[in-house]
Amino acid sequence: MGASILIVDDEQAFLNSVTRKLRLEGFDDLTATPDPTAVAGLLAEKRFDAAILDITMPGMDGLEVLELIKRESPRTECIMVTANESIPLVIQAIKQGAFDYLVKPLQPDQLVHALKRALERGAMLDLLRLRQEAVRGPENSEAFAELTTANESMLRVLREAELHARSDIAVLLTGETGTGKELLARAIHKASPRKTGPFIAVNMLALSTGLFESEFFGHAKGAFTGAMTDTAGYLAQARGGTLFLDEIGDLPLELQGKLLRILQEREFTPVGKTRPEKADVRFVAATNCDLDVFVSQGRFRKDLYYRLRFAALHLPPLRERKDDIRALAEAFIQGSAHPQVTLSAQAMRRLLAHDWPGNVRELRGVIESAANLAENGQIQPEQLHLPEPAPGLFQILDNSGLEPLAEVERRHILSVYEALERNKTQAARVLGIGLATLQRKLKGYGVK
Ligand SMILES: Nc1ncnc2c1ncn2[C@@H]1O[C@H](COP(=O)(O)OP(=O)(O)OP(=O)(O)O)[C@@H](O)[C@H]1O
Repeated sequence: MGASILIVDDEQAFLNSVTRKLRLEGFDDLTATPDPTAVAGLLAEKRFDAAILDITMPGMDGLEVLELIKRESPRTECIMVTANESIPLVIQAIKQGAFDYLVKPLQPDQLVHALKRALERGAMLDLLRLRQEAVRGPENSEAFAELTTANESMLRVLREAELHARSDIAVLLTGETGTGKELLARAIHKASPRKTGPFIAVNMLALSTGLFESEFFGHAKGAFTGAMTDTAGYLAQARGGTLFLDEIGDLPLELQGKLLRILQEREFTPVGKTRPEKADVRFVAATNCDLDVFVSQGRFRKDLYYRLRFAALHLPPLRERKDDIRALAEAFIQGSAHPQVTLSAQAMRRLLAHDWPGNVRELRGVIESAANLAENGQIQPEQLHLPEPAPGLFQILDNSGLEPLAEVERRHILSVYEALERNKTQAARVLGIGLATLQRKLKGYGVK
């Protein structure tokens, strides 16, 4: 599901040409009507992310429609279209909350640009609201279906990812290895208007300095020795879709400059050709490095970092979201060759005790291997091949019965904290959470 767009114009030819153009650009959730009086009914049925409104229409003019939309659906960004640049009307529209205005006849990409900017602004405002709201997962559960999680921080990340997905903004995904960055990049693609286009993943570690241009931009036949045919580069292969730049922190400095230029100019010229082509791709970059540190060490260009940091999402390590372990383990069993296998309670406890330096990828490997070994249909702790947990820490889980998770967590945290003579640093390490998280939780329990 991409952005939902409403188009209202009494000129049927205009409606047809706008709908055609927007469909070509990947917007497939379009509602077009020549009748402005139908808008109230449409608003009652569905929420629109953006609306394109003709200012002068018989029956009910565009300003009245704008007023109605801003009253009934204030988050819908409106773009006004006018046949003549009537300044007072335009000023009035902007005062009433319109995002932009365009004068007919429209230049080919003008409307698409305005629409994308409007959607970007809508998404940013939604993000600001989201940060103040209670956590909700993504609305488009289909696009995010492969990501198993019920963890609060993760749900927030997925919802933010969904909001960014609607625009063409470049997204930066950070997180330790195996936390699901590539999976999330694919979900962003599926939740974007580009979902029917290709998803191309490129590992920056595998790029060779001398071949960057040829690999990214493609080349013409005969451009250099061995160039036997015209060859499309990654930018052309990903046209209309998403280009996933994995391990961006490992891109050599000189190539970072070249990448920045593509991001800024959105154009490239294949090696051996003269005419530039449009870079019609959405970039999603990922790294498990700390780019702040890399920038301060001069290993990563500040300008490129700032360009990417605007829409940055961090995937927490699995040891900070142990509440996801059971659901993930069950999902991996379901997807394995032995979907009927179950997890014994002791095996589950062993999974919870482990720190998971390889994160979800490690958990997946452990579960798939154990499912093969579970001869009696149930996975036992020894089949997980994980190190023995420190003794004593799990007694509290044994006695937990059917208590709410928050209460079990509270008692577990406090027992570890007391057992370690209130040493916060050690307790945070044993619990596998950050020191700041532990301090916040202790404060919430009223404990110093
Ligand atoms: N939330 C999740 N739900 C289900 N599977 C997941 C989840 N997160 C990660 N995985 C699985 O874990 C494995 C690693 O995920 P992925 O390749 O997306 O991680 P990554 O962060 O990109 O790793 P790296 O930094 O090493 O490239 C994959 O098999 C993926 O399907």
